[in-house]
Amino acid sequence: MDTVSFSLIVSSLILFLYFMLKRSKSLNLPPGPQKLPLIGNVHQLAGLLPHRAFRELARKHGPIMHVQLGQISAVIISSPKLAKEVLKTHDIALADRPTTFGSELVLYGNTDIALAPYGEYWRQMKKIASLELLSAKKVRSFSRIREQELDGFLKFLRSSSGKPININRTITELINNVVCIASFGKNCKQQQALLEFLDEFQRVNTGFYVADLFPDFKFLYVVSGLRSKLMKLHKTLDKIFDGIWEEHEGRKRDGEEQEEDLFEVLLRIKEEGGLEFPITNNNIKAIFVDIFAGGTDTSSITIGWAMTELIRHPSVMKKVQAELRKAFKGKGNITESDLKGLSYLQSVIKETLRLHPPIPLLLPRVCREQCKIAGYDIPAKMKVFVNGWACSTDPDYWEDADVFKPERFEDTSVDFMGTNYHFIPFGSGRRMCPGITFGMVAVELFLAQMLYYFDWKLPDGLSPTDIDMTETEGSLVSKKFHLYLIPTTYAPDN
Ligand code: HEM
Repeated sequence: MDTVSFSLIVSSLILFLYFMLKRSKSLNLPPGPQKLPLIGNVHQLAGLLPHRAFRELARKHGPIMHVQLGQISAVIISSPKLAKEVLKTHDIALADRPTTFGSELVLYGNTDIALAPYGEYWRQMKKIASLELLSAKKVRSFSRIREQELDGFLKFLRSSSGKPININRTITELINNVVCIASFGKNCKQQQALLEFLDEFQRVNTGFYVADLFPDFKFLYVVSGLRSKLMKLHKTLDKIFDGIWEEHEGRKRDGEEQEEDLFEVLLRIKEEGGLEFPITNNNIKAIFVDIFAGGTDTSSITIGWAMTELIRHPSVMKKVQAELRKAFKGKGNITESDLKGLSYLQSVIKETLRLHPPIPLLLPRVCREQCKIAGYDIPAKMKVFVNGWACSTDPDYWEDADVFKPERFEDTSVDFMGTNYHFIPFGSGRRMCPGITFGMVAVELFLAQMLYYFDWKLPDGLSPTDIDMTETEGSLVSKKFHLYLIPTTYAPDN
């Protein structure tokens, strides 16, 4: 870097800080940890995952904190009471999403649902998602796909009896097969490429990269190599969808009849027209990034953590298997309609989501118009993170908050539908997750069958206390080191 560009950068930073300071003096911003020049609080995140670092800081500085992450001014909410203020009282004022250079480029100008700015386009697409793509009826129509894929999975487990299998990888593949067939029909040749694309996109689009924290300094995208990575990803996604369109045309030409998949639903809606915002092919691609990302990883992460906690807590494993083996006794084939009334399984899933929500900081929001939270000013454009994980492990609301104890959900009406702010794994308010039914059916069905048909143990020489619980980095948090377990086929005595 030459001397002229260096001086330019330093003087722009000084000017930027001067205006930030002047502006913040006239506002009553929430308190927060002391900020260092230029980087603000970035150093306090070093070495810890953001949801953990924010919970630590909140314990010292309170449930509403102002932090400066480079150029990004953000408020962190860490208590159920204030989460309610953000997600209910000020839901509309705080209903925008932040965008990054990456999401702008790869999601075709943020025309998906999760990152689209609050407004009429987002409203139209969320309605299509809720009524057409992810409705209870549509989710039910995919039950054959789930059951067929599960059949293959159970055969694989039987053939692996006595041998260690990688739980996280096999579950991700199973769920991804279901999402892929529901989205694009059988034998989609682009599945692997799409998975690799998502993996890489989630790695580079966390919003916590240095270039994302200093968005005005566009050269950082270039010098860090992020720009070229994102351009490459954008091209890859286009190529994948060229393939998907070709396959779709091929199936139409061959006159193949099958259940209307999600891609066909969107093409039908596009062709029917009459929408305030006509859907383009690029909008369709952006929406499938949401469906693929939302549909695969969140559910497989939940099953992965549930199996991890069950193997660490043998008495819970025994109790949930006893419930399933009693309920399914004498039933030849277990289907989705047999899952009703399995209250302890439900408690195990809820407790897993409480301790290991796949998206612990929910998706961040951006303030659209100045409002007050807990008496503090939240100016327009301020980024707001609700630490859902801090809320669901808040010792004021949960006894032994960090301990896995599914019994706490027995005989309570606490659920994850967005009105109990101490348990919000799917978020709450207008921007709440529209994929709850789609995600939860798969989690319940697959977990129930894995636990009914098989007993599970750790590979020789390992004990439950040896399990490494380290989490991955990124907005989706899964188990960093995959769990290996040995299945043994359970023979019901009828
Ligand atoms: C265990 C399963 C899942 C979990 C824990 C989960 C969690 C979440 C969370 C925390 C949010 C942010 C909510 C907020 O900001 O208040 C979200 C949003 C979203 N989820 Fe999910 N999700 C799951 C499954 C799915 C599935 C299966 C799909 C689609 C196939 C999906 C699609 C979306 C979309 C499109 C949004 C953005 C909504 C908006 O901004 O209006 N999710 N999800």
